[in-house]
This record gives sequence, C-alpha cells and structure tokens, in this order.
Amino acid sequence: MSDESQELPVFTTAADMRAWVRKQKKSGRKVALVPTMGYLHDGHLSLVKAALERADVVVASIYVNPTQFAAHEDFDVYPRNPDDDRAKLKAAGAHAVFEPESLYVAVPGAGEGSNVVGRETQHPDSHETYVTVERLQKPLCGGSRPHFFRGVCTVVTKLFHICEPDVAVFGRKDYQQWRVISRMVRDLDFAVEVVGLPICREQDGLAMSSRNARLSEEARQKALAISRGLKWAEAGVADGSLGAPEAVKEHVRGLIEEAGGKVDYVELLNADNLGPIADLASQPALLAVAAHFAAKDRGTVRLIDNTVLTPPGK
Ligand SMILES: Nc1ncnc2c1ncn2[C@@H]1O[C@H](COP(=O)(O)OP(=O)(O)OP(=O)(O)O)[C@@H](O)[C@H]1O
Ligand SMILES: CC(C)(CO)[C@@H](O)C(=O)[O-]
Ligand code: BAL
Repeated sequence: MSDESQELPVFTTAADMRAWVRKQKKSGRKVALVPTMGYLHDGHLSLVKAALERADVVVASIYVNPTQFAAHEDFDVYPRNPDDDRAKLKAAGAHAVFEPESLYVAVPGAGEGSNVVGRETQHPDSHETYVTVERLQKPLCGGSRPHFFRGVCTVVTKLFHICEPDVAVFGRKDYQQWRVISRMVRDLDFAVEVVGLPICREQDGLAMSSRNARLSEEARQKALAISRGLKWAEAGVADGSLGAPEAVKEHVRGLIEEAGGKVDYVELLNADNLGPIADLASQPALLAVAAHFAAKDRGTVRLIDNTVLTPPGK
C-alpha cells in the first residue's frame, strides 16, 4: 500500500478522515494510528515504523490538543512545523495524516477559544464531555498537571472514534500516558490494541522530545543530568547495590538540581500499576522524572523521562 510517487493524503476534517479509513477497512486492510502533537523527531518515526509492522495502513495524527494544557502552560509556544512533519511522515512510509484544525466545537460569536478558554469549557453550548481514568492519572504528571490526563484521554477517545484504528502506537517516554490509555481502552471496551514502544534517545542520552527544540544549548547540556541519573540507577539496581527507593530518588534529584534543573518530581512506583513500592528488589520499578530547564526564548521547558529498574532475577 505504498507508492513513492503518490501524494500523502492529509485530512483536516473528522468526516473526511473517517471516510478514508472506512474505505481502507472495507478493502480488508488493518489500520494503525500514531497520535502525535507534531514537530516530529526520530522517536515519533520509530512509532510509525512499528505501526507499519503491525498494520497495512498507518495514519499519523498531528494535533496540539488544547484541553491537555493548563492556561499557564506552553500551548502557545509548543513547536510546530507541519510541512516538515508531512515530509517526514511520507518518507517514513505513513499512508495518511490527520491534521484537524480543531477537535472541539467552537461557539459562533463567543470569541476565539471559547470552547477551551483556560483549557476549560466556558460556554454552555461548547464541549463538556470528558474521559477520566480515576486512579492511574493521579501520580507523576497528574500531580503537577491535574487537568492533563483528562485532556489526553478525551482527545485520544475522539481520535479513536474518528480514525477507528485496529492498533494504536504510543511511546513509553510518556510512560504514564501509555498506562492510562491502555487502562481506558480496557475499561471502556475500545476495540483497539494499544502498543507502547521504547524511548528513543539522542547519542548523548537525552530522550528525544519535541520540546528539546526550545532548550538553550547550555540548558540542553545541563538536561543530560536526567538520563545520567536514570543510567546510574539502572546499573545499581541491576547489580544489586541499590535497594532503598528513598536513597535512589534523593541521588537522582540531587544530580538534576546540581545541574541547575528545577525538579517537578523524581518518583519510584510499581511499573505495572503505578502504585507505591517498599523496595527495589521485589518487582520492576518505574523511575520517572520531570524537571524544568531554561528555555532559549522565555520561561522554562519541562522535560520528562523514565526507566524501568529491573532487579536481578525479576
Ligand atoms: N523519544 C521518544 N521515544 C519514543 N516515543 C516517543 C519519544 N518522544 C515522544 N514519543 C511518543 O510520541 C507520541 C507523540 O508524542 P508528542 O508528539 O507529544 O512528542 P514528544 O516529543 O513527547 O513531545 P513533548 O516535547 O511534548 O514531550 C507519544 O506516544 C510519545 O510517547
Ligand atoms: C497522545 C497525544 C497525541 C494526545 O494529545 C499527546 O499527549 C502526545 O503527543 O503524547
Ligand atoms: N507527549 C507530551 C504531551 C504533553 O506534554 O502535552
């Protein structure tokens, strides 16, 4: 289903996207969806590659979803480059792009963004239906971004209804997001297989992220403290020399703060259910980090990263 000389179809309305997908499915083709917010890097393209291995046609969505951003967050300065994204998706072998202008009902005459002012519904005629995964959304990113997973689950639900994928591919850089979406799919009987893929890193260890483009060169170097901390913990747990969660968290936090980062969280949780853990020897533990580093324009850039610490023999 790939023809180099063909234009990559780009759909901007839900109706057109759905019609195209249904045509594919009617021809017996299996459909994979790769949801993204654009400004694509090799991490995203690894998801497209994996999707191609699992389905006959691959749709990538590009949409910076307003409902997962709080009013004070970086929605307005989130990096965007749709032309470059389309070229990368075509080269990677994707078959279609879903690039909606908005997925929320705009209320005529109610002003720009009336549907998502402060990333909340403001107008009585606007969007008011949200999907929430109650417990799994609470720790980690849910602590500092309490609105975040409600926005993610809602928009992913909409993308699933529009693109009707058989398979949906996510990255484990957003580990909690992958767990939350998997739970939503299980609990609400979506007929979608959710796949979570490993983190792609730059050669120096920095997790690839669209937001890296906003880091100053100095901050980018400092941000390497995150992956250094994760690597240190991986090695210590693998050889059995690290066992106490508090000591590990404290050390990783110290590395990031010494480098000039502002820690949002450094947390160790059960890698399966994101519940608390008493030690690092009994089960695989998720070591997850979020930290702010200086942006090259203004403010800070919030980066997330993680690793699963596997004790010997587990
Ligand atoms: N380094 C990476 N390796 C593997 N998957 C990734 C990586 N970075 C992002 N993804 C995945 O790509 C999908 C789309 O993510 P998104 O478009 O928000 O990119 P991002 O680089 O995570 O951006 P941000 O800078 O907002 O964190 C998500 O499933 C995400 O987990
Ligand atoms: C899944 C997603 C595309 C929903 O907006 C976003 O949270 C992301 O890019 O990880
Ligand atoms: N993948 C990150 C989505 C967000 O931070 O909004």
